[in-house]
Amino acid sequence: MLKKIKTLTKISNVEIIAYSLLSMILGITSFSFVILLNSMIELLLINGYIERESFYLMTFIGIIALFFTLKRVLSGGIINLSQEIYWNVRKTIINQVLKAPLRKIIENKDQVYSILTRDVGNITSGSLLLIDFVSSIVLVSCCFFYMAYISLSLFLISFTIIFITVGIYLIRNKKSHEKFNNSRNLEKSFIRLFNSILNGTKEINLNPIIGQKLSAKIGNIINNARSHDKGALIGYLNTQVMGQILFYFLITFIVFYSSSLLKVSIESSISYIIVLMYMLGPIGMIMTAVPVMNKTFISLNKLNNLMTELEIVNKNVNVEERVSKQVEFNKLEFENYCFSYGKDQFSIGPINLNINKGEVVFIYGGNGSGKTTLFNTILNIYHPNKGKVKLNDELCNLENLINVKSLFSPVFSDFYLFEEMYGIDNVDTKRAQEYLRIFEIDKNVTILNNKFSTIDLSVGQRKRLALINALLENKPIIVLDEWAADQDPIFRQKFYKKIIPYLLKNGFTILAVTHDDKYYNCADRLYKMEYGHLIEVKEIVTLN
Ligand SMILES: Nc1ncnc2c1ncn2[C@@H]1O[C@H](COP(=O)(O)OP(=O)(O)OP(=O)(O)O)[C@@H](O)[C@H]1O
Repeated sequence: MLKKIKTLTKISNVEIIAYSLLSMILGITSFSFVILLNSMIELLLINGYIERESFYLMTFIGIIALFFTLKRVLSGGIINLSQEIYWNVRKTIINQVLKAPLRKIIENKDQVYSILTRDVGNITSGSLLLIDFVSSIVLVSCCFFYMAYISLSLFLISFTIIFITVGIYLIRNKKSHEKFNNSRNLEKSFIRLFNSILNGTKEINLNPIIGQKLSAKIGNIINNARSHDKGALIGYLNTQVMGQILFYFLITFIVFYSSSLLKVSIESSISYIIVLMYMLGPIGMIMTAVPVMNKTFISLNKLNNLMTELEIVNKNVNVEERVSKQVEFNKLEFENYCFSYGKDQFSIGPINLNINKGEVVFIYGGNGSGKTTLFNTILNIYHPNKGKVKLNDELCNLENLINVKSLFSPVFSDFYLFEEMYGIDNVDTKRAQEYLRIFEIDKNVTILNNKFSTIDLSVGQRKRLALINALLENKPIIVLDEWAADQDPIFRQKFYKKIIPYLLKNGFTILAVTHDDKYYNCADRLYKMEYGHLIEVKEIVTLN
């Protein structure tokens, strides 16, 4: 896990060692302060004045200067580091998501969102505490040795009390860790419900009962998460308070009984109490840092799991590879192509499909027969389990499947229209204008600097823009999933009778899922999808 964090933050071993060493030196510097203070108090108690006053004064100033210089340098470094973590982790996750196969993204959508929002924040908070945490531990450890040096008997009593407190704290820590973990595990369901609310605003607006039910469900999750978090934090608080009470008992005991019962000198008792009081701050710091660190570790674990999963699926894929090259296309043949969503789940195939340059191929079939699955498989968005594909009579292996992918420009039935045409380097404005005119939206939209002037349009109009975007990508095969379903009858007729022939004339090949049986005769070949099998319809009968 640490290795992964190192790669994400780009922090080197030298930097880690330097930060750790400087934090330790900071702890030791802080410890020297208490030693110096004690020596001066001892001198005052014994002699009534401080010998070599200027030496002590200079050392005092030196220690303070060193302490604050170190603290400033380290804190500056840790702010840099935490910002590196915050932004690099986000950037890396987004890059991995951009490369990841569609199914993996769908599976991990809520998890990715939780990590980008909650976990990255937790990790950053944890990293900000790191210096104080390490230096406090060093300081407390040094103080222990010093306390043993001042009085072994007092140290043994203190050590027993501290040992018991730490023991209770560790047991509590385990329980609190579990509670934090439970709360974190609820985050995914919270995000999922929250997304339902965002995506279903219209339905909720119309039917408030949906909103009430969602609110109740989200309320349950919130109550559960809150109770876990509260339980964890109260647990820490109780042990902290108990620890502090024991601490003050210890000081009271030393004040009242150290000289009578343990025969410890007054100077030693005072020195001992000063060290104990001095330790209170760092101990408090450690106790406050532990819950934050605990959350940080849970978040790091979630991050690590997600990154490992994405890295495994993204192996051998990089974004550069996906950038389409202009590939010559004359003929594409899918032979015995098969895909399954998993064991005992829906599957398609074996699929045999040929697409020739300049052809129009239509596919129809009942709901759930596998048309979209077929498209996702031949577009290689889903990786086929079996089968071969030949491009221009040449068998494609795994490496040049990317060439096959680059032949297609799709408009999915659940398409997403980007405001900017990210997939196109330089839009041919003349052609774009021509398309806008043909698709009858030149009055509503203009294209300037690779950007649509607006996408706030009707569903049918946005679909027209999505198709224009696909055409401007200049890929040879246009893939349409029920594209005309949202078009009015007049424009639908224009699409089949005029636009398709126009596109063919301009060198495009069309592969489309359509239920417009009235226009099946516009296709060169017609296929029917049935229970995952693709069957060619030899005689195209249309209802004109
Ligand atoms: N992610 C998935 N995991 C498992 N099964 C799935 C998944 N997506 C779809 N399916 C199943 O695959 C089958 C085919 O779905 P697909 O979307 O390909 O059908 P379709 O022919 O496009 O349907 P429609 O005409 O309704 O859009 C369905 O039975 C569906 O339950």
